Amino acid sequence: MDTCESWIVRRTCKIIVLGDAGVGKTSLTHLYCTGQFPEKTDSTIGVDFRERVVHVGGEKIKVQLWDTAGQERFRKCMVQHYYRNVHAVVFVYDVTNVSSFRSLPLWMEECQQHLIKLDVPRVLVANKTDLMTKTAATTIEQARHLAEVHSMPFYLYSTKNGNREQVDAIFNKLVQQICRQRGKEAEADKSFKLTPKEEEKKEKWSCNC
Ligand SMILES: Nc1nc2c(ncn2[C@@H]2O[C@H](COP(=O)(O)OP(=O)(O)OP(=O)(O)O)[C@@H](O)[C@H]2O)c(=O)[nH]1
Repeated sequence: MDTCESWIVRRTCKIIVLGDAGVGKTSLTHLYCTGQFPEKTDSTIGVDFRERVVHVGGEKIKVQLWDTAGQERFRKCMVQHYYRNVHAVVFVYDVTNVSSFRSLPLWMEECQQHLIKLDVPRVLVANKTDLMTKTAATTIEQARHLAEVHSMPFYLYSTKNGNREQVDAIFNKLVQQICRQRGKEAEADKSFKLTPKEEEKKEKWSCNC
């Protein structure tokens, strides 16, 4: 029996997936959560949620993927909700669609506008590498550079032909990074907490006016 089954899910990681319409966000998140490449996908309206529970460092973590709509008209109503309490961001573009590459700075800007801090882990996925062309190869080099400039891991991927281990590696590394970061934050938080004696002193010295 897998004893892990009895472990309690203690944390949830919220990861938002951003990119232009049709780049493969739904297919990618579906593959990660179900192990299957979906035969048919419809344009996402607003947002779709997918979840998967993974084990990281002896803990059960619920990975919650927010598959957002790429089309502007399907985003308007939901956009504020995407950006609340985000733990990580996955940017996706389609190697056969140059304009989806050119949109990446706009997606990054949108994150900034919604106050996603720069230390929130992010990755860039160049999807549909099964449809490689010469132009695609050029954008890939530019995308690699963009990822480097923004200190993001960069992945070349084909959701259609890729296997589950590869997609697991992308998301699970991100989850590990989130856990490490949150662990450090919790430690830092502890070190800022005053001891009961210090609290007492502080009360004595604080001004009541
Ligand atoms: N050849 C190929 N097709 C892919 C790949 N990934 C996704 N697709 C196809 O691309 C089309 C769009 O995929 P979606 O996953 O719906 O794209 P999306 O980014 O979620 O689109 P929106 O919901 O409109 O924002 C579908 O027909 C997928 O089957 C891939 O790696 N290779």
